[in-house]
Amino acid sequence: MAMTTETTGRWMRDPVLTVEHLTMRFGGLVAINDLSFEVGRGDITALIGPNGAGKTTVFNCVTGFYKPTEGRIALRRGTGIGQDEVVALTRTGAQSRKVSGGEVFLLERMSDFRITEVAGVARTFQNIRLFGGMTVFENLLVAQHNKLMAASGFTVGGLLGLPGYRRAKEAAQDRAVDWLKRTALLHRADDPAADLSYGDQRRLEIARAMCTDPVLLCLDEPAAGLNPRESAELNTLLRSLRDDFGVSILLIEHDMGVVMEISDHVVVLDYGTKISDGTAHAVRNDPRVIAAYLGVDDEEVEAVEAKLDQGDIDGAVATAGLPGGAGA
Ligand SMILES: Nc1ncnc2c1ncn2[C@@H]1O[C@H](COP(=O)(O)OP(=O)(O)OP(=O)(O)O)[C@@H](O)[C@H]1O
Repeated sequence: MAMTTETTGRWMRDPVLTVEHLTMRFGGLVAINDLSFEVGRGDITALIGPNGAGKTTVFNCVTGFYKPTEGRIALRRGTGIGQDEVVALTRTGAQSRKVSGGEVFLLERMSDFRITEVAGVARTFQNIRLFGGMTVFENLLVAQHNKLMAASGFTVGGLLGLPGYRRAKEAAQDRAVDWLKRTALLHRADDPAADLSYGDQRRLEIARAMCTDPVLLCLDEPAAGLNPRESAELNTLLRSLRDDFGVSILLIEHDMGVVMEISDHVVVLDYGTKISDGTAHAVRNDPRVIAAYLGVDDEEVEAVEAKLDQGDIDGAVATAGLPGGAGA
């Protein structure tokens, strides 16, 4: 059956991340099966799919928590870097390569630490992972610890005396204050992170990730547990990260309201396989996606797919038991 795949989006013209033929097996279980997709530079890209579809596994492969069984995950910092540069880097066996216009990284060859520090990929987790006993401000300084240690020359003398370290420390503090303002948390700066409301903790996690100056920000269910007001604030924050900072965002999200409202591009997984890929509008009108989300039983899925194979979209939607036009 033909899958909805648009070929004109920014993700095709200027990808910051290219995932090719990614497979992840856990013993006999194939969690991700030959998955390929792109994340456009400056886009908000949503990775969606039913529970157990493999979304978090994709995140874990991109951010180096898992080593993929197979596949290539290329990150391009800078613009105008062609696929030929990715191919050339693959041949060398190296992790990265400086090219005209920027640098290319093969994330499947890198440790999680280097993916964050060197390639510039930051992430948040499904379960909030802040230092609850530290203050809000301290959480943002800790995020910049590695930069500060590098500025100290990794010596106590450096920590005490080097002007470079002092400058780096001031810059880290300024950056922390800046992100507290942008996330409306400045008034909570000296409170323990654990005292914040759930919505504030989610924003603090994003502020912490942004303190590392990422090119790609991976957010695992940022709207989970948020009330409608907090969810609307999150949408505004994510749009501002994209529009004001040019950060590319890849998010996993179950809240379809958030996904449809802010995503430039949506990739849909089901049982570790991509079933749809396009704009939010195209994906939400794709009966195959609707069938997967409705959780229709196997017989019905086959009937829906048979209709789709015949090009009978209306018949497929009706067979899936959907009222009227899909996505209306
Ligand atoms: N470390 C692991 N060891 C074994 N199986 C795993 C591991 N991590 C994930 N899986 C399995 O891989 C499949 C995909 O899981 P994953 O958590 O990626 O799905 P998901 O789409 O993120 O689900 P959810 O929306 O419920 O978070 C599941 O069957 C899961 O049990």
